[in-house]
Amino acid sequence: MTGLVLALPKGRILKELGPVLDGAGIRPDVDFSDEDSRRLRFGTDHPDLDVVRVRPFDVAAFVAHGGAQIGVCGGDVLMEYETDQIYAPLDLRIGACRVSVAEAAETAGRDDPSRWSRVSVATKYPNIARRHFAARGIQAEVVHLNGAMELAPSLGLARVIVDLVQTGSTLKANGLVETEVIAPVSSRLIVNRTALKTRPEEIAAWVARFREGLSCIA
Ligand SMILES: Nc1ncnc2c1ncn2[C@@H]1O[C@H](COP(=O)(O)OP(=O)(O)OP(=O)(O)O)[C@@H](O)[C@H]1O
Ligand SMILES: O=P(O)(O)OC[C@H]1O[C@H](OP(=O)(O)OP(=O)(O)O)[C@H](O)[C@@H]1O
Repeated sequence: MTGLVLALPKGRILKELGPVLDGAGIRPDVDFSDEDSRRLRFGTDHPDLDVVRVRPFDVAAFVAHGGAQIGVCGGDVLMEYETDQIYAPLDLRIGACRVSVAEAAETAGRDDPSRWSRVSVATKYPNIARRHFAARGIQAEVVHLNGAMELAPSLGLARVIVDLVQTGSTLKANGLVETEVIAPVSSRLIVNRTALKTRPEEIAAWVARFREGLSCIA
């Protein structure tokens, strides 16, 4: 049988992942946290485990489609991706933030959101935004952006934004206030459901290694 592939998100989460990977006893054959390197696939000190480094949203796609059997991704990505092909057995307690609704300080509180029937929303999370407002009987008209959502209210693209908030400094620097927390976010170890059925021992062993590694860090 071929080895397993572990999909890791480049960027912010990868920077926090070092101690978690150390704890799980995974050492890459070269420094894959060096984002200047053009390589995307790396070997590890385990001949049966390779690592691929992809964009955060694409970790969910690689694991859901079985290209990678295990991965690490933010809870925000899982909420947005909406698939039953991914099982998320372990909270890695890194990448902590929240997904929230925010709007311009001048418009916040001007009217009662419970009376809205529709609202324009700028976000890179259209599914989360639609679900959140639909649960309140509000139709979300989504403007899908990939970044800089904070500009949308002042430039007339949308009344509110749905985005990640950690310290709140990005909102503040752009004249916005957080009006509702949709969900807390942290990074998860994720597993392809089919691989879990077809290769249960290998997958369970890796989940256990990550779990034990985490308990050493805590
Ligand atoms: N401010 C934050 N604090 C903590 N974790 C965050 C924060 N922003 C993003 N994250 C986590 O990191 C992930 C995104 O990482 P990063 O910001 O490196 O990627 P990105 O720039 O959004 O992705 P892409 O390059 O695909 O546009 C999110 O899915 C979330 O889980
Ligand atoms: O509350 P704060 O601590 O200010 O963090 C929130 C910011 O962090 C994330 O952006 P990121 O830095 O990942 O930039 P990007 O979305 O443009 O990639 C998010 O989209 C917010 O803009």
